[in-house]
Amino acid sequence: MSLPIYLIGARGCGKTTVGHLLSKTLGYAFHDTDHHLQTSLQCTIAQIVAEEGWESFRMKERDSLIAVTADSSVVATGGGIILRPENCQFMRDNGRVFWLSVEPDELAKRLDAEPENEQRPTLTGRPITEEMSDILKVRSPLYSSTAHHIIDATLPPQEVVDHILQVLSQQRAG
Ligand SMILES: Nc1ncnc2c1ncn2[C@@H]1O[C@H](COP(=O)(O)OP(=O)(O)O)[C@@H](O)[C@H]1O
Ligand SMILES: O=C(O)C1=C[C@@H](OP(=O)(O)O)[C@@H](O)[C@H](O)C1
Ligand SMILES: [Mg+2]
Repeated sequence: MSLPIYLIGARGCGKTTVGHLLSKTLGYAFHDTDHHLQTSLQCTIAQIVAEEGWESFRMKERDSLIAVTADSSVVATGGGIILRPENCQFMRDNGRVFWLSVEPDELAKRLDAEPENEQRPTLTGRPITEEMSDILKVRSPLYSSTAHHIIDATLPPQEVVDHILQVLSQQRAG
């Protein structure tokens, strides 16, 4: 059995895309906290936020993080998972945490191309480039202090996966 692998980082950095690919390569299960939350509650994130607010979403997200955590699994988290210190501690204690780091302009480009509004209601009400820049100013230190490893996720998804695999094999060897 191997410890869970957690992927953290801003909206659009590729946690879901890369996590899925990585899990297939490793033969691990794949979980996504947003997907778990939406299927178990049978509603979208946009609906939860509109009806109950962000704080309620953050509580449900924590429940999903705990529910999906298992050995031999890759867990793609939501971009705001690090806003709760107990989530950061939980991920560091229970597995290996990788921050998929991408600059705000590239994030905005990806999110503009595929907004998935039902999963990603606006966080600030600002245009997407400014929103990602503002959000990263606050969150980058949290991603950094939570991650065991930082990965350049501007590369194509398969290359991001290869880098994560390299880190994991170095770790196993060392
Ligand atoms: N490494 C990458 N290079 C280019 N586009 C990417 C990359 N990873 C993901 N994408 C694209 O960016 C968008 C957001 O990806 P997603 O995996 O949903 O990110 P997250 O789960 O971190 O919000 C999708 O349209 C996806 O196809
Ligand atoms: O950055 C955030 O606060 C959020 C990111 C989203 O997930 P992705 O990072 O997978 O887009 C989703 O959890 C929710 O809309 C909140
Ligand atoms: Mg995602």
